[in-house]
Amino acid sequence: MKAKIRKFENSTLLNEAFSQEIADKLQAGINENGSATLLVSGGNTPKPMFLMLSNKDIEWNKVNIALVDDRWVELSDSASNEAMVNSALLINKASVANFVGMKTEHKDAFDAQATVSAKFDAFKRPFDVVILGMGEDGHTASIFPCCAQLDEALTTSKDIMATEPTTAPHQRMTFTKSALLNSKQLYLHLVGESKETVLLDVAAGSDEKQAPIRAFLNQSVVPMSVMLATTK
Ligand SMILES: O=C(O)[C@H](O)[C@@H](O)[C@H](O)[C@H](O)COP(=O)(O)O
Repeated sequence: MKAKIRKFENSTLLNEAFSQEIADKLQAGINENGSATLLVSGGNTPKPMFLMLSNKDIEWNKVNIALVDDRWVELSDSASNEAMVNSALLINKASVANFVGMKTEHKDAFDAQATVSAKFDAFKRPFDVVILGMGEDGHTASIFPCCAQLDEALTTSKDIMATEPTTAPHQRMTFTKSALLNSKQLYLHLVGESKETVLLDVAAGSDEKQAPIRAFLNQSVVPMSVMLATTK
């Protein structure tokens, strides 16, 4: 595994250091290019870190934010990552950031791919900061091991595509491997003993199709840190 593991005593210490580091990188991107881009993951792990990040004193009005993936559900659905970002990150000082969500009016995610992709045309590449999560099956973003679109998500040069996992609910929209690797800094945010166990398992092998997170952990094009805490 080429990524660097940074293990913290507990998740509060992790989130304090992590939120400060992200804020510093975003402000450095703004100082250099006039704006910065942050891609975040959904799920449960990021919420407490988002709260800390939302209070950081940076030029949030010059920050573009997107999700690395979302479930194809209405914003009123508790599974919506966009709704979670609205309530957990786009608050406090970060409320003036420019967030672009994935969900459109299209009923079927596969019909929306081109429209969603165009929404991110204005986001400068490389992205300044990309934060990934990992499921216990080794998936990341919405690139799932058991999914008909897996090969395409790992090989396409398109930035965005729809996926339909067989092991998790909902159609999804996700940034692809090549899009996520077009970044200056990658992070994997992991909290809990079970996540550490999966990480060690994943680190012991090399098949990206079995555990898509390996596509990021095993590359050396973009620096990657695993921010890990086993206790809350
Ligand atoms: O939409 C999603 O489901 C995510 O973006 C996904 O890739 C997530 O990061 C992992 O499943 C970890 O989720 P938890 O943080 O809830 O364990």
